[in-house]
Amino acid sequence: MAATGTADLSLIEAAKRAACQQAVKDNFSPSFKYVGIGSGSTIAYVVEAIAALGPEVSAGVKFVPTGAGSTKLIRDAGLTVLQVPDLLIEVGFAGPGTSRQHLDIYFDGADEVDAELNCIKGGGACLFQEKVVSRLSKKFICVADSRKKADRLLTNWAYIPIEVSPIAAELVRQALIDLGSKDPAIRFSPSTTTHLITDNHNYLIDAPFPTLLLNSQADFIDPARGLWTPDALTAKIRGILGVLEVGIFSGLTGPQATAAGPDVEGVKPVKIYFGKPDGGFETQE
Ligand SMILES: O=C(CO)[C@H](O)[C@H](O)COP(=O)(O)O
Repeated sequence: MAATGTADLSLIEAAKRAACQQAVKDNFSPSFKYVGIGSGSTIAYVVEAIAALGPEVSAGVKFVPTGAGSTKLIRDAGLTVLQVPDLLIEVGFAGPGTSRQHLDIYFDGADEVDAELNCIKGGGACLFQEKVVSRLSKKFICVADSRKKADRLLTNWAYIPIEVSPIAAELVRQALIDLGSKDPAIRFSPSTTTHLITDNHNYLIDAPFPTLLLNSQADFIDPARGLWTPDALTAKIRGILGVLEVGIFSGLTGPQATAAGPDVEGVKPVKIYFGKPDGGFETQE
């Protein structure tokens, strides 16, 4: 994304906070049992807004994090942390075909959001746990500032983050080039000179793809439009040996996903709150 000056930064932070306060106001209920909390800088304002409601509102709720950063955020706010494996023990397994959407709601940010609410996530390196938590939630509410909004994914955000096994990383990189990615790169840690290691002990590959792949015969191209679709490109990348998960959040959501059964991919948001630099916000659903 474009570099941002210091003066603009405070406006952007105010925009993020405005979006999160509204998202919590509209969507959080003290009757909730389990609430998913994503990762990144924006989600901090969701946690802030929930904590500000006071213990009488939040004490009965368990907050499911998506990584080490969000675990600390929840804990520092005085809220109760419940990790995914503990959640799954707590709720148990009611048998084949039963719902696995145990979380009442999941709040998270995104790196880019398209007109159909598909997202790119993983700029903060937590995409795998974020996808697990989204998959376990009845609905995903996304919070972002308005710079993240685009008609089509990979318009302003440059790459798709992909979590991969370190041993297969070079193999995955080569397969991504075969698919049409331009210069996919293993991500380095910003604070060291070594590869970034995710919370799951893997590497990330950041894979740029052209926004359009016109005239391509590839099987992840929608022939009617000459474009790759988020669902098809995700499935294609996920099929590469060594890929754990892809940072595209697409697929059915909410009641549609519930109706389709427990194995459906319901990972994209049902609603997005975009904070605007003028202090206002807009929603998209
Ligand atoms: O996907 C993510 C982390 O893996 C974040 O939600 C995404 O990178 C947005 O971060 P921020 O709120 O700091 O802009």
